[in-house]
Amino acid sequence: MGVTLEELKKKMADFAKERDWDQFHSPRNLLLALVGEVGELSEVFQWKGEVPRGLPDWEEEEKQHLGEELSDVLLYLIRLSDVCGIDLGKAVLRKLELNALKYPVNLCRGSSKKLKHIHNSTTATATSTSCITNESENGVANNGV
Ligand SMILES: Nc1ccn([C@H]2C[C@H](O)[C@@H](COP(=O)(O)OP(=O)(O)OP(=O)(O)O)O2)c(=O)n1
Repeated sequence: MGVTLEELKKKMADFAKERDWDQFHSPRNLLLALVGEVGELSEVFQWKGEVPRGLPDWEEEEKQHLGEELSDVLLYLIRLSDVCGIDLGKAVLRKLELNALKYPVNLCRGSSKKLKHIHNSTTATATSTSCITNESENGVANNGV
């Protein structure tokens, strides 16, 4: 992709500073702006039904529009993380590790079930798996139903 989160963070910070917009880039405002852009992103797909991966039937103009909406979401997300003092690069790598622990390949391969459903479909032999450990850590009821 040729650009880092750090570079985008700096570009957004400069963009806001040059316009004296830091005053508007509060966490809450940025969150609302982010959600608004997610809405605009959804509109791109609205009423189209399911579309094949790669969007083979879409006009170039439509794809460019999609790229713009995806970018708005990413830019506000990066800016929100920045003003909240969250190191997004570090956080996202940690989250990927947590996801891998929560959904071990041997239990989850080929299944799109959520964690609790994976648990439900495993027998007592699974009680020592990572899935169960994480479930308890996440505070999800582990009552075996
Ligand atoms: N106060 C603002 C306003 C805009 N932007 C930046 C981040 C987004 O990438 C983009 C959003 O601009 P618009 O609010 O004009 O939204 P759109 O580009 O989606 O245009 P429109 O809503 O008219 O379709 O500009 C920003 O950082 N801070």
